[in-house]
Amino acid sequence: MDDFVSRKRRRLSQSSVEASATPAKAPSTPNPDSSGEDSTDIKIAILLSLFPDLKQENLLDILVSCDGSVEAASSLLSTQVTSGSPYKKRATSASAVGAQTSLSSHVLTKAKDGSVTTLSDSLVRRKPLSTKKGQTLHLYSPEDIAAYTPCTIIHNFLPTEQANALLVELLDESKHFSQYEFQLFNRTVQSPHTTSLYVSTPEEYKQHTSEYKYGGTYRSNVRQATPGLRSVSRKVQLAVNEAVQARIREVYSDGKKLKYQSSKEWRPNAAFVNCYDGPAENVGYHSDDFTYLGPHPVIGSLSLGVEREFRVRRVLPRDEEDDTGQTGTEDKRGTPSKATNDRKSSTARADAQGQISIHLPHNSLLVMHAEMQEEWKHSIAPAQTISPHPISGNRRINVTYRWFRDTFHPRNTPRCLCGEHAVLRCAQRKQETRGRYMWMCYAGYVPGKESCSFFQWAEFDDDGDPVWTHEPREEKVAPALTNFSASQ
Ligand SMILES: O=C(O)CCC(=O)C(=O)O
Ligand SMILES: [Fe+2]
Repeated sequence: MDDFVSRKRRRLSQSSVEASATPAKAPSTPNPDSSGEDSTDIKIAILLSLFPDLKQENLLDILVSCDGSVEAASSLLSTQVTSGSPYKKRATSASAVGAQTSLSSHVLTKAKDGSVTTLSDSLVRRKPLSTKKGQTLHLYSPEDIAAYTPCTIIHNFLPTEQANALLVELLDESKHFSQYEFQLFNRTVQSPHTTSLYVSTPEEYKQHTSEYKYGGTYRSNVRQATPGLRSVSRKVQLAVNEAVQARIREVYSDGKKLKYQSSKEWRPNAAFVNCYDGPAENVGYHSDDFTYLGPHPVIGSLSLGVEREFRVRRVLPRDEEDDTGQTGTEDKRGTPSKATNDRKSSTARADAQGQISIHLPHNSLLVMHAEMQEEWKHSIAPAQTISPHPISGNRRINVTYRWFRDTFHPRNTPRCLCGEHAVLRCAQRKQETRGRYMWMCYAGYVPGKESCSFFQWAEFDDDGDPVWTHEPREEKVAPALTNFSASQ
């Protein structure tokens, strides 16, 4: 810790940060920028005096998003604290905590009730750790990743032989992957990486190619899970459930699961397998679609082959704009929703807000926890340089194990006025509706298609299972989906 405190802080320019995609040696601590340190310290101290129960890094995130305005951050936080944000407990990660050396202990702050208090050093014990304009904060250790992002990382997850064998199997499979096509300003463009969906049974293959729809069309690239994908899924299932329970105990408010997070065991029954061939292949900032996973989905993401950077940034409220920046939008292939076309690009937003980079080496399992898709966006950044992997060369394979929930089967979900499957979204940008879920016309997210304007607030029970307001359709009852392991 002393070393951390006395170490000369690095100032990172945008270019030096971006160029360090594959650092020769991972630092043992995060490397935040330190510019504007004193004024930020004082502002954070003021916010801490107003919101003593909140974690310092969350206060910093909010402060940065409010362009350094304590007043704006304070009013934003007042709403968040009363609306039950999961981040009420302070993180306890020792490795991420640094003593604060520069905070003035003579700063006078005005509390909410108008009383004037002297701040003591004890108010600010942690070294500020936040993402800042134009910068990327690199995290390496599992402790830092758990403390500052909604993720858990497990390095060396599988026995080496099993990880290598799965990599070989999936490299062979990747011959069948295809680029995802999407519409961009009336042009059809292709995603900068390839992918395929893997499912458990022939019956589910049928359903995923003729019942589940994405952007108004059926997915054509669906394949049966390979033996390797199935056997690894059991280990992923165990590890993810363990990580979820630990997260609930150690991080969530009162040690309770989030409202609408399922209390059932997480049982993966489908997996997207992605291949990034070379440093330029990437996936843009997005959050994963809730439509068939339901609210607060948990995802187990296994990385194999070349190490790449997984970047994350928070979705912040944007009061000045209308509330169309929902999460749950699969704009991952770079597809802008109509709303984002004429606004700042994802990259520009990440630049303005700063971002966190999690390095994903071969054989690492990243658990994206229940708050991830609603509150954060993620991406795989293009790399300037990569270190070739002995088995895969320049390629990285990623498997995202997912649990498609029976209750969100397309036979159950609402239809738009245009007859198509409505999509489930979570409102994020406006204070009044932040965190509310809605069913909407899918076409609002497909450039060039006319939305039928279908809109319905989504109702769920505490477990996040839908409470339908529409009459059951005269279709066959939705079948129970099969877990990967159970279908062997
Ligand atoms: O490649 C990765 O690690 C992330 C992939 C991803 O975000 C996705 O499949 O939705
Ligand atoms: Fe994703």
